[in-house]
Amino acid sequence: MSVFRPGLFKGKVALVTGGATGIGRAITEELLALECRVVIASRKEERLRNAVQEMCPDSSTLKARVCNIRNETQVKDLISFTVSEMGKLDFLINNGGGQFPSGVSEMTLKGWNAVIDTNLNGTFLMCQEAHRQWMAQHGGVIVNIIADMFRGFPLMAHTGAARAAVENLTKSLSVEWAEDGVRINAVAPGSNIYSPTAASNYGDLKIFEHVREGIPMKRLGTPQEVSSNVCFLLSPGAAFITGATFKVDGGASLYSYLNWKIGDEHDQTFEHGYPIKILTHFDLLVDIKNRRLQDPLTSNHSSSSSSNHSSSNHSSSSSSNHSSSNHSSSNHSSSNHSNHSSSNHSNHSSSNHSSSNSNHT
Ligand SMILES: CCC/C=C/C(=O)SCCNC(=O)CCNC(=O)[C@H](O)C(C)(C)COP(=O)([O-])OP(=O)([O-])OC[C@H]1O[C@@H](n2cnc3c(N)ncnc32)[C@H](O)[C@@H]1OP(=O)([O-])[O-]
Ligand SMILES: NC(=O)C1=CN([C@@H]2O[C@H](COP(=O)(O)OP(=O)(O)OC[C@H]3O[C@@H](n4cnc5c(N)ncnc54)[C@H](OP(=O)(O)O)[C@@H]3O)[C@@H](O)[C@H]2O)C=CC1
Repeated sequence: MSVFRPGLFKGKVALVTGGATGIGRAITEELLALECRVVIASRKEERLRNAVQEMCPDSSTLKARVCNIRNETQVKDLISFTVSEMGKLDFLINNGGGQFPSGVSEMTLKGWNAVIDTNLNGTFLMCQEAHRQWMAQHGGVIVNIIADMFRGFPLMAHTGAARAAVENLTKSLSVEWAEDGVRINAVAPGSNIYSPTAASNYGDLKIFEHVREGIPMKRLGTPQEVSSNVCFLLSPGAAFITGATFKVDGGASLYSYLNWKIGDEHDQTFEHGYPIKILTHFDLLVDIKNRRLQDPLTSNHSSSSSSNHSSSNHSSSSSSNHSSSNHSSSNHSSSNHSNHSSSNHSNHSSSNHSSSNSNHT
């Protein structure tokens, strides 16, 4: 299904990384509906096989190739596979990527590198190889999927840095490769595009519900709404657009609530230089130790997951009508800065995080 005219991409060939799931899957489905031939690529062979089986059982217009975009050899193989199997490469959609939630203080260098390597280096390798093997001679269109990192990305600083770098890379390449007939743009989904695979990466299928509050449109976005934006950028309708970033986020990047919630008394809530009363926009506890997000609506704050990181004082919140407020000292203070927690910070009871200054004297 597509809002664009049938046959719009007839005769074209696209390569979609991460094309078996979520946003990449929606892009692949729309491209196929518009009569584009498509190659999908990612790390998990079974995912790819199932996706081909579901979208194009005879694999006449859809092929798959295992590729970890962090691996230069596999990227070279993927591009040459695409050109030899499909005869050309008109469109490259760098969609494959991701990250894990973590405060910077808890992040290992290996974890940081994994996310930078995936999202920045992987995109660099894919662009470079597509250009070397095909687009330098024949032109083409590239779309890089990034993220809503425009005001920083607390708890996802690694991906924020990587995606900001990809946005800048997109600008550089739009100029470097303009004379080759290559257009390249970025699409930034808000942190609010639900798919089961995206949610399962966080171990909580409801995680996207928690961000709804920060979206002016008060609903989640769909992978299809990202896809139609990508298809527009691939189309002749975008023939004069290059080096641009399109946000698909329901206005969330403009709405300050989505970022950190900080109590009005925040300038009084620092102890030893550390903020002690900050809530992330996920409204979730990050259980750094166990590497999973914990849903405050369904979990016991004073459970073992937080007890390793903080004093038990944080479990004594008393708010009743705003469950997330129970965690106003939550991930950032409880896990990141356990050494700085003290009894001064108990009884965080305000639902709007602006009252009870007296707790923080
Ligand atoms: C609602 C929000 C908005 C949604 C946005 C989206 O993007 S939705 C789409 C979301 N979809 C996706 O994000 C899908 C793709 N994402 C991924 O595959 C992973 O997130 C990846 C990019 C980290 C690669 O992971 P990989 O396993 O291939 O990498 P690797 O084995 O090479 O090294 C890993 C190292 O990284 C670290 N580390 C890893 N995980 C955690 C963690 N949970 N906790 C802490 N640390 C973690 C750790 O140091 C580990 O080394 P160790 O200690 O094990 O020796
Ligand atoms: N959903 C959202 O709200 C947002 C999503 N995004 C970004 O959009 C893109 C698509 O995410 P989404 O569809 O939501 O979530 P998914 O988790 O469903 O998609 C991620 C895809 O990337 C692939 N992938 C991950 N790492 C690699 C790798 N090293 N090499 C090749 N492929 C890889 C995965 O396949 P496999 O595991 O088989 O490798 C998977 O198909 C990602 O870059 C994501 O970070 C950005 C902002 C918000």
